[in-house]
Amino acid sequence: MTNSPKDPPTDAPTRITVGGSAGTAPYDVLVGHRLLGELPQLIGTAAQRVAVLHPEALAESGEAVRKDLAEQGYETIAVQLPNAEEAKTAEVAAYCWTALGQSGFTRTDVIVGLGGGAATDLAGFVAATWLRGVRWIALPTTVLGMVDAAVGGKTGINTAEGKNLVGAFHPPAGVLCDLAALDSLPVHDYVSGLAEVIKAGFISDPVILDLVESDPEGARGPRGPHTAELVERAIRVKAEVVATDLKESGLREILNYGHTLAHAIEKNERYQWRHGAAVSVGMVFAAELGRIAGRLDDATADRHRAVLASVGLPVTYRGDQWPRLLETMRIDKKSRGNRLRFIVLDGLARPTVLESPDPAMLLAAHAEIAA
Ligand SMILES: NC(=O)c1ccc[n+]([C@@H]2O[C@H](COP(=O)([O-])OP(=O)(O)OC[C@H]3O[C@@H](n4cnc5c(N)ncnc54)[C@H](O)[C@@H]3O)[C@@H](O)[C@H]2O)c1
Ligand SMILES: O=C(O)C(=O)C[C@@H](O)[C@H](O)[C@H](O)COP(=O)(O)O
Ligand SMILES: [Zn+2]
Repeated sequence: MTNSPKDPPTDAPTRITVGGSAGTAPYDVLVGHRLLGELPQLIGTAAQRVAVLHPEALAESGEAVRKDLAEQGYETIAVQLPNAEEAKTAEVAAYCWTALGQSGFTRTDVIVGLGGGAATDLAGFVAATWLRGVRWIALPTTVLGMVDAAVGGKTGINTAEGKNLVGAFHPPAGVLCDLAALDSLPVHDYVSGLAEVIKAGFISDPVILDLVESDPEGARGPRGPHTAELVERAIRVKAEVVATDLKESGLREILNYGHTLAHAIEKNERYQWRHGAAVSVGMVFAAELGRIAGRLDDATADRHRAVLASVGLPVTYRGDQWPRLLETMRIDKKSRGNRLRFIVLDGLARPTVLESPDPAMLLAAHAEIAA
């Protein structure tokens, strides 16, 4: 007989507490197997209704979670979202608001976001905006969702002008990372999530890089020798940063390593590239920028290309798009007026801000990633 996700876990899950900051409550990220039994406790007794938001690809799991909660006595609705980035639109958010309104969803009711980073970004955004903020819980089902998107309270949607341009800081009440969910993830999506894991390695925890480098092939799937450790280490990096600076007034910007260019690539590709793939190219660009600016040593800069390529992530992007990418980068959230700002490394695990780099430097860094 196979185990059900709500059976009690055989091994105790790893519990990583994200300290509250900016007046928000601390919450736990649990990493393990069969964690669904934790959900009612996180939802709490004040809630009468629960809405489970999930992407089309996880229709069965979404329905299973809804049914389980209905059996526990909650009034439940399941709201199906489009897959991937198509979920992160104002239209989809409005569709969810309609569903909540029609079910009489009140301030004590709870949203559950099940899925990858796109689904949890959207679910968190709906939770942040419905009645000006209701409780929500994240059930991430991708590597990227577990190690990054579901943790830290950045929620949001895209607009025609760019990525994540509308959103709110609204931390979840809890995050349940059931590693078994990763078994059904296509390898392309699994590997995309590794970009954020490797990002955590470069900005803060180089042991992550050692683990990936020790077995790049193993790192590409959920049965690798270091899967749980990689996920947990990356979550710890994120948890520590967001506990100090929830609203990105300083330190949190380091989590944006590689993202200035990445978001421009994603928009340029009409969101047909996965976020992690774009972040991979963006980190190589940022490493080259750091090297050209005289901040980063050659070995660490070269290590970016090597470790990212070793797991199958892209490290180049078409060279004819630079003017468009530069234009999009101007509305990056780290920009201040006309000043572009990039996260670069002063050395391994020593992230810093590079203010208004000379356009020639940007062009030279771009030449290093141009295919
Ligand atoms: N809020 C944050 O702090 C933060 C951090 C990093 C990334 N993000 C956002 O996360 C998004 C990317 O997330 P992602 O990489 O998880 O991709 P995704 O959410 O787009 O999911 C990729 C695809 O996998 C499907 N899927 C999800 N889980 C599955 C599973 N277990 N089995 C089979 N299919 C599954 C999805 O439906 C989708 O089609 C981007 O929008 C990015 O901006 C947010
Ligand atoms: O949590 C953060 O802060 C991050 O920057 C993590 C990033 O990996 C993530 O992609 C985030 O959504 C980017 O945020 P944005 O503010 O640049 O849109
Ligand atoms: Zn990211």
